[in-house]
Amino acid sequence: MMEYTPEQLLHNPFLNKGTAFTHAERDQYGLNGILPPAVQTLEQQAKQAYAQYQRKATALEKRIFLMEIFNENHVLFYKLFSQHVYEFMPIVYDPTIADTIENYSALFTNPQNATYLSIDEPEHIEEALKQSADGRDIRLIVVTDGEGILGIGDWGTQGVDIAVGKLMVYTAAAGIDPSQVLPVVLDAGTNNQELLKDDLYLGVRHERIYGEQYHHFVDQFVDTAEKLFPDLYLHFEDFGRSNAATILNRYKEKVTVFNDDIQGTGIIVLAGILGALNISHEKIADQVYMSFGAGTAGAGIASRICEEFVQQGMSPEEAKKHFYLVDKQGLLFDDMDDLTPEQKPFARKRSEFANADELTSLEAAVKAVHPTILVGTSTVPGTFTESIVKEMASATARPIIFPLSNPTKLAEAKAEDLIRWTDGQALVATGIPAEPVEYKGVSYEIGQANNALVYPGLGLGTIAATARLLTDGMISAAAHSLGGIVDPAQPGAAVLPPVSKLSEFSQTVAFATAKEAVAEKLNRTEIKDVKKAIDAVKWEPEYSPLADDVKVVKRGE
Ligand SMILES: NC(=O)c1ccc[n+]([C@@H]2O[C@H](COP(=O)([O-])OP(=O)(O)OC[C@H]3O[C@@H](n4cnc5c(N)ncnc54)[C@H](O)[C@@H]3O)[C@@H](O)[C@H]2O)c1
Ligand SMILES: O=C(O)C[C@H](O)C(=O)O
Ligand SMILES: [Mn+2]
Repeated sequence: MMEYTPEQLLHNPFLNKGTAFTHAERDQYGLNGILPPAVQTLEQQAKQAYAQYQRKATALEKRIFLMEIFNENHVLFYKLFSQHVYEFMPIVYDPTIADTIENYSALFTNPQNATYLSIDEPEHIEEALKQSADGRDIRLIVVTDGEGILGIGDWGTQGVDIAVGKLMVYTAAAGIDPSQVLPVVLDAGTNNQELLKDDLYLGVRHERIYGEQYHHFVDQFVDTAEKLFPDLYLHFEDFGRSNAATILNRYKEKVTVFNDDIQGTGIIVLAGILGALNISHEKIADQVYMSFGAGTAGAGIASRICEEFVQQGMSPEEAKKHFYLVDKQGLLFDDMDDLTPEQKPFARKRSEFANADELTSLEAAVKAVHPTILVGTSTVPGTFTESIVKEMASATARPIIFPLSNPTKLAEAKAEDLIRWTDGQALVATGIPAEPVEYKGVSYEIGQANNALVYPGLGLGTIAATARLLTDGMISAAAHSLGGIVDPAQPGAAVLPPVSKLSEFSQTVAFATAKEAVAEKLNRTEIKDVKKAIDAVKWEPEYSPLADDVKVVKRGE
């Protein structure tokens, strides 16, 4: 039984309906006279809020306004979000979320039901998770340690906003029940000197801790979360390059974990490449892949694409020969002593090139290799230059070029330039939303290769299937499920389905994922009908009667 006063009820975003509390509810819960007299519908509330939203001058003001709604009333927030998915995605999520992360402490008004865990006080982990869950049945956690936020680096505790934002997209896109989620930040310190010097900084004020103490802290969090919430799907976001893959590998065979930057990005890029090949009528086996920036995302994507070559019949040794990674050092060679474990399988031999020692830039590497696919996850803006792109286009009819670094200010190229420089031949997807490019009478739709197009459906499918693990098979099924939505024969067709259809195809992704989980016998409960299992966990932003265990105690009673 949960007890509230009428006043507390109005400030509980999971229960509050504001002016939509009916007369009967106002009588029952003591709300008469502490709300304006008129009773509104959800539609009226949404219309009024949207009108106010439109009056906000900047993207940041719009986001702050929407967060105020979220803090007060989840149903209203998600009703609005679902009515305006395309318009709100760049406001609630990337790129505007980057501004709120950089200014989180200064802008702070409300913890938004997040859990803040400090490496200095691991003894509070259990209590903090219990208190923020507040008796709710948590099925999904998005956790970050803030070290590698998008491409903007280390933001310590302020990174919690990426966990909050990713969860909002889960609900808006796939219908994950917002009362079953928890955003968590693991604050292990920060190396961001600006934050350490900032009086307003709300995080732990010391350098970031690595190594044994850090991993012990992560272990304690995972163990406690798994104990408290046995049906948990645990999503890791924006960990640093030295920890992200290590953490995923540590847990992926034991519990249901997902790393969005490694696996989510791998799925969306594979889907984008399959979409591009559908347009160009080329085979994957003929592609030569180059990654610019071979960190968490870059190496994760390469590994997913390489798996696809293998799945389509190539031997792993042969498949690897199609891959070239370029990072700060230039083209990565196997004699380098600073390669990450994830880069090593793709490092090349110097003997393959007459001028190996000169391949220290992207330009030199592109000239030497002539990739057919170029994916940017480098965090370095403007690095896909006109001369590099033209060099690539000189050797392949339909170059596949995905500048994926986020947010907008970090993208390796603009879609519009890529289309112009290649005379409309490039098959482009970007990390952030891009307007269609008008060029020589054709409107080129630009796909958004952002993991947000897949992680909501993947999560919904995995949760609905009660899957014990998230496997490569499920990941591959999710990637393949995005095909067939775009008409590849349309001039200027996008390589990925449009964000405006996000809610629809999230169901497609969920179905493919859940079906594979059941086929692999990973479900913890019996599932006869996958579609029904998904529908059963789906949440819609509609008001319903408050649960029987919600008890409102009026003052003086
Ligand atoms: N579109 C998406 O869905 C998506 C998903 C994940 C990451 N990303 C973006 O990809 C970028 C990288 O993210 P990450 O998590 O992999 O970060 P990361 O820090 O793990 O990797 C970045 C890599 O780029 C390399 N790099 C830095 N400067 C370079 C330079 N001058 N030349 C070549 N390489 C250089 C780094 O050494 C590192 O290996 C970010 O901007 C992020 O927003 C996009
Ligand atoms: O957050 C995003 O927009 C995608 C991705 O996870 C990233 O880190 O850039
Ligand atoms: Mn990310």
